[in-house]
Amino acid sequence: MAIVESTLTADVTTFRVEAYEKIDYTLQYVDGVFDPANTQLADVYRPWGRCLMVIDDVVDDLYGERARAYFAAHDIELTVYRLVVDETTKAWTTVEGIIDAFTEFGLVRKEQPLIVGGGLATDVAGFACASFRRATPYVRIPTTLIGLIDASVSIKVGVNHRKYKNRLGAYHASSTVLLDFGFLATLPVDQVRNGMAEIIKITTVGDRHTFDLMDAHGEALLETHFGHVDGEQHAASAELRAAAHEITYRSIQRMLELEVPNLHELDLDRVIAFGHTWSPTLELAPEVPFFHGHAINIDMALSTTLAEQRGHIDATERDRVLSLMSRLGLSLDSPHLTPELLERATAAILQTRDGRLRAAVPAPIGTCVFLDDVSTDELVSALDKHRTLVAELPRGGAGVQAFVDEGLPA
Ligand SMILES: NC(=O)c1ccc[n+]([C@@H]2O[C@H](COP(=O)([O-])OP(=O)(O)OC[C@H]3O[C@@H](n4cnc5c(N)ncnc54)[C@H](O)[C@@H]3O)[C@@H](O)[C@H]2O)c1
Ligand SMILES: O=C(CO)[C@@H](O)[C@H](O)[C@H](O)[C@H](O)COP(=O)(O)O
Ligand SMILES: [Zn+2]
Repeated sequence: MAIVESTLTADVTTFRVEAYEKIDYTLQYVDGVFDPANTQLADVYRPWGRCLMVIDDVVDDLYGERARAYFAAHDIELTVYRLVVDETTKAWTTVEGIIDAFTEFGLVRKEQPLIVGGGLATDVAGFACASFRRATPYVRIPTTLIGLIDASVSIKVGVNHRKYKNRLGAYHASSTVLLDFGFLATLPVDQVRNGMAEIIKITTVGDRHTFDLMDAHGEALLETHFGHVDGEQHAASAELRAAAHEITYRSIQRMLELEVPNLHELDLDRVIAFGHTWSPTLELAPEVPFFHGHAINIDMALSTTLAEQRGHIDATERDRVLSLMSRLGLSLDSPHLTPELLERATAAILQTRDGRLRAAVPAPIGTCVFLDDVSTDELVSALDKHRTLVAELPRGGAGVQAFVDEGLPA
């Protein structure tokens, strides 16, 4: 990455360097990324005549043949590294396995590995690219809803360290992200649900119109995998596909509007961190972790109850948010969410956020404020109130398939 601007000043006791590095990357929609007629992917690898693809193992079982046929059709030699990873193995040791594959392949300095998979694959392999020779360019093809609208939109990559969520990582943009929403056709419903939590995140505090679309179409989007398969109750109609596209397009656009001015997070007041205040501790607390979307949803639901108690949102809008979450089968509460965990999680996030809580809450839907002064007592009282509210909801606020082993293929 060429340095765009740099200055060096020196006097007898001091040298001062100021340099600005250009970050330049594109996210491009492709309808059928492994259709040989679409050359976006081949255009990247044709100059090298070869490609190292790091692909999630489940995705390889479903799409590996198409990927291999694509590269063969373009006369590009393909080497495949099957990545087996879930939240419990999102760790440096998994990164090392990928780095060994780079070495075995003989990856050349500017050669770009291709990463294909969900947020786990792109976070872990993206961190391998950030680390290998201090920075290796790469291409991402996200294949889950979380990946398509969040994990591969962000330039943040990384892994957990022991029970610390995303504690190791880097800001390392891929040169290209190819967005093919057709992958949702095979994504299991529990993973569609998982990704909808991140759309609820960005819309509840960042885009009221898209929240309204989610509220109107949520169940149909979930059942039809965002319009890619017919369900029993809902058809994958053109109208639903259009709503799905508007929702996902605007979610990506809003994420970028919020992240691009703050790519290295120098400003720690981050709208995108709604639902990520206490959830980093909650997500990994159970022996079998929560799916990411369920963990953040519990945090968002509690934060919405807290926002109403603070007067930032009225009870009607609070209940709109909680009802949508519940109708989609997302978790709004859990026995793991205890006053002790909240206290521990608050202490952890204060360190992450440079000493201030900066808890993003809706104020009202579509906008947000940051709370710094939430005491443990107030949080516990909000939890009591929240527990009373969600007890009236189906499943008492528990989610559907909320944990990592519940969603894995048998
Ligand atoms: N970097 C970021 O800014 C960012 C943002 C949000 C989330 N994340 C991270 O993303 C992770 C969660 O990502 P995820 O929800 O995509 O999980 P994931 O990558 O584990 O994918 C979920 C499951 O779906 C399978 N799968 C993937 N694509 C498929 C497809 N098209 N069809 C069928 N099955 C498919 C996978 O094999 C896996 O079993 C968390 O670790 C979270 O921290 C990162
Ligand atoms: O889950 C993630 C990142 O892993 C995103 O959905 C989320 O918007 C943000 O990156 C979170 O704010 C997490 O940021 P941080 O607390 O790990 O710095
Ligand atoms: Zn997240």
